[in-house]
Amino acid sequence: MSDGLEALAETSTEPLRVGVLGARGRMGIEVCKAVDAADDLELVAMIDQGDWLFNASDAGAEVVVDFTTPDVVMDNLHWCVDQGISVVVGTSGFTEQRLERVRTWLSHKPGVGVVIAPNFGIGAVLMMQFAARAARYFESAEVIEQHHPKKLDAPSGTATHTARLIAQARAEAGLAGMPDATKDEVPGARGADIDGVRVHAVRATGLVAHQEVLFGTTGETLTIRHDSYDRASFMPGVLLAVRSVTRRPGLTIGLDALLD
Ligand SMILES: NC(=O)C1=CN([C@@H]2O[C@H](COP(=O)(O)OP(=O)(O)OC[C@H]3O[C@@H](n4cnc5c(N)ncnc54)[C@H](OP(=O)(O)O)[C@@H]3O)[C@@H](O)[C@H]2O)C=CC1
Ligand SMILES: O=C(O)C1=N[C@H](C(=O)O)C[C@H](O)C1
Repeated sequence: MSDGLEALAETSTEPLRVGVLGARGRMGIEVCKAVDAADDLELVAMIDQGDWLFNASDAGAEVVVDFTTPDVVMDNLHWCVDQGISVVVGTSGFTEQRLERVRTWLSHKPGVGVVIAPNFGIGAVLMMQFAARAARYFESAEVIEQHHPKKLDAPSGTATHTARLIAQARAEAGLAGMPDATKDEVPGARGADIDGVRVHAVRATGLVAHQEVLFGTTGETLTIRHDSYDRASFMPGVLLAVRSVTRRPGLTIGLDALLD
């Protein structure tokens, strides 16, 4: 190999410089450990509540991973895009309006990539795909998510996303509303209504992140269930997104496109 090509090979094997926002949180701690353990990645900034975001740019972060809270994630994301830093977002709370704002920011920074995934667990991604596939065949569909009691938002981002996928598949198949004769309801008893799909949120000590999607039609039901027992389950998906995001300018929603 010529000297020039050797130099190029060395350049291309430089580790990707990664910053983590929410670094002292439950997910942030796991992400820092996973990035630190990966030979092709370098953990250059660990930022949490009260720290200066410029620590990430000063450290030369090429990718920032955000696992913070729904009320601060938009400001973080806007700052990163402005700085030209690609972002992998796991934080929940993304509505269609929020996604549209992110698309607008990105339209002014064509080289920047953002991956926002409601769930980085491979099993959870498959659960959502299977649910979307099953939805057209069943009269009824409800989502039951179960999480640890320290979770700030309900229903979960995964449950909301699943409900939207089910609603979209039902609409495409021309299905009518779901049968439900409830006339007399204690508020909340039938769960939240997300695009016409009922979503129930359970919080209990001992749980991590779990979800069931229950489908029903005449004489049969189908239950699709996923359980994350350990936050390590999210790390292969997070690392896949970190390694891919700089090569995917614009907004990518969900891990599906990266897995394919
Ligand atoms: N997509 C996925 O696969 C997954 C997504 N999640 C989502 O990720 C998010 C984080 O979850 P989890 O780790 O359990 O939550 P934690 O509350 O444990 O962690 C959030 C961390 O962010 C910190 N923080 C708050 N504000 C800022 C800020 N402005 N800048 C930097 N850090 C800040 C918090 O500090 P302090 O505590 O001092 O406020 C805390 O340390 C949630 O939205 C959750 O739903 C979780 C698991 C998987
Ligand atoms: O807060 C959590 O723990 C989780 N949050 C995400 C969500 O809201 O869907 C992903 C996973 O369910 C764990």
